Amino acid sequence: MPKLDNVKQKLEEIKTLLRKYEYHYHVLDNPLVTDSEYDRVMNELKNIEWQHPELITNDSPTQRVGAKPLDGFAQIKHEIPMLSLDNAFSNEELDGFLRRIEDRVIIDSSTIEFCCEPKLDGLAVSILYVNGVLTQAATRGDGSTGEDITANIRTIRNIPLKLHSDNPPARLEVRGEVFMPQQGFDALNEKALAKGEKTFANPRNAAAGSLRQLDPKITRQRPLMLNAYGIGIYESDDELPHTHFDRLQWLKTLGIPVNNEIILAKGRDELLAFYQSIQEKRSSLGYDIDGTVLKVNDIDLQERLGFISKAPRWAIAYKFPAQEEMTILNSVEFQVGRTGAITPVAKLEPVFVAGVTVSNATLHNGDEIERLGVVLGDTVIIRRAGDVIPQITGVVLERRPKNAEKIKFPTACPVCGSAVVRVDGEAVARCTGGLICAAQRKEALKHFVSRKAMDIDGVGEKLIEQLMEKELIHTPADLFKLDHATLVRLERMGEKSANNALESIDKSKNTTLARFLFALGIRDVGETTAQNLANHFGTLEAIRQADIEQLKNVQDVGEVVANRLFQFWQEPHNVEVVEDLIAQGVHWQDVVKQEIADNPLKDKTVVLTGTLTELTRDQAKAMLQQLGCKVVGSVSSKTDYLIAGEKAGSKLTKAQELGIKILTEQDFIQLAGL
Ligand SMILES: NC(=O)c1ccc[n+]([C@@H]2O[C@H](COP(=O)([O-])OP(=O)(O)OC[C@H]3O[C@@H](n4cnc5c(N)ncnc54)[C@H](O)[C@@H]3O)[C@@H](O)[C@H]2O)c1
Ligand SMILES: [Zn+2]
Repeated sequence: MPKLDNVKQKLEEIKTLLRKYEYHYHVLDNPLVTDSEYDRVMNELKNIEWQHPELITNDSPTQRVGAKPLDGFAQIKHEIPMLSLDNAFSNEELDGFLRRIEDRVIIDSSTIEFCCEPKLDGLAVSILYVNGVLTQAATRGDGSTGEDITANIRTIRNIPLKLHSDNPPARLEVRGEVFMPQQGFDALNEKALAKGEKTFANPRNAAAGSLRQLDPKITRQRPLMLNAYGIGIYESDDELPHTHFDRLQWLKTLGIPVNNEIILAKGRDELLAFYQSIQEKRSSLGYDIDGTVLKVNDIDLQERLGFISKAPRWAIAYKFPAQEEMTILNSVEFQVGRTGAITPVAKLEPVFVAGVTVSNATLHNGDEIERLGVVLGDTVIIRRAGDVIPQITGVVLERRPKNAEKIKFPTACPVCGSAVVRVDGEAVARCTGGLICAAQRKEALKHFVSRKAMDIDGVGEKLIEQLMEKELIHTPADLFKLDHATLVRLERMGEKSANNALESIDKSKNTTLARFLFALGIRDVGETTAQNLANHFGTLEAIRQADIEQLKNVQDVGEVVANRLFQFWQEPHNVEVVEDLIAQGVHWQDVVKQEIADNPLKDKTVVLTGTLTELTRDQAKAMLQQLGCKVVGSVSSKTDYLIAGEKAGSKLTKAQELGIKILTEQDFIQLAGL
């Protein structure tokens, strides 16, 4: 029978694949694929087994829960197995569940009361209280044996170490879900990002990874919480309440946290209404849920219904559509924002995620591409939670095609061809052609005419838009080439406003160096910085010729701004526009630099280090500049003086080695004649 052999082989392949997925998910807390993909493969297995029941084995993933515990933890055998839940993904599957109940106990399902609970997305734990004291805790493991996580569970703040009862049961096993609230998850990932560590793909992985730490000190730092949803072992003279709902309420009185969205409902419509309302609340709950759990409330009825292989017949997990799907990264497009920021956008094989088709997702910047380690052709995981825009949260490494190509960040702007520069310490790369780049043109022009820049009040935003649409201006210099005949032809442009515009354009030609610099719209060069630059250098030519060290010598100009200024002049397009502006008659009076009186520090190169006590760093720097010093950041043989404050370190050592004159703060104050 070759056909059956084929089926058998297929079955083995699927089982092996599922076991691998389960191991990575349950044991390593580092899933290889999305839940939706796992569920699809599981369904395939179920279908084959349904057609060939004779091939079902005890060790099939359809018959067993989770995976074997991780080595390194002591093991705990569950006296009562910890099971899984059957799934439903549609109303039809929910109907199937209700029908199976009716068939088994011959009761109209619309009369059966259900306890409706959110399905928390974390991991199942068992916590044993002996005479009211927390004595043991375990993970679910493979359902019959779990890992001993007692020390870790004790660090979770909402779990009582002692039950709130004068007469606690001799033994009580609380079962519930440990999860990580959204806020804590975000904070944890932010911290990891800042430290350059690996982030967690979602709160479930974070919760599982945090709880299953061999060192409880790490678990203690993680924002975990418990919500109880059931009882395992129970030994006491008192009887337990007879419904599931009342048992949860009783747990609450003992100080055990229980989810507060839980309600009772009867009949298909009410069950669906619960599903709907929880789904609507989903993104505002503050923690991740992946569906609802509907449980027959009456314990006697639960017992009559019993269990199938790995799940109770009296409960179902009615899950929400998946928020994570896998798809292929076909290419990356680089978009230029209105401030010149270059954003890589992933072009994806369209995929349906949580109700919408996603074919684009932002990759944010070069750092993010590196962090994800994604390359072209990769299978990536797309997550779309709530109204949040879809994110790429991971790469399915084992599906990486051979000879996959790396993502190349452009060195020239895809819109205008100007150089793309990423300043040290910044995540974002930018186009340096601010004045000519079509993507940035509108912002650049609006800024250029603004009051504190060239102050061209006759040219407003609407006019700029019209002029751009009609391709009458491309760069700020084109403004000065407009004539009366062109302007009056524009919509809503009367004789008077055309004259007005031309007049204010003309008037603006007579400006100041500071205004002109500010008008160029170089990122982070604000009014004050522009003024400082003008005062310091006096002429535009001097600013153009300055190197990064010289630029840093200007008050308020640090590494980043110095780099931006320097890069601005490296881009030929920018130089062209500036020259064009000057050719159109834009002019200013050079700033007359006041002659600095002779003093011992004039024209000297000085480095400041250590903590100053009488002056602030900025005050000292400003004073040195007034005295005609060049203040630089690092000590070299060209340094004339090192002003060393308290706790001076490596710069002081270096200066001593080089035999450079060292001044204390007091020496400096005296020399400066203050
Ligand atoms: N991505 C992967 O590679 C991969 C691999 C294995 C499993 N999985 C995921 O795990 C699922 C199977 O795991 P499972 O067997 O733990 O099933 P499950 O997570 O679908 O359902 C059972 C679990 O639900 C939890 N739960 C949450 N709220 C509950 C409540 N109110 N009442 C009762 N239980 C509640 C419990 O932890 C329980 O163990 C798959 O459907 C898939 O989503 C993914
Ligand atoms: Zn550009």
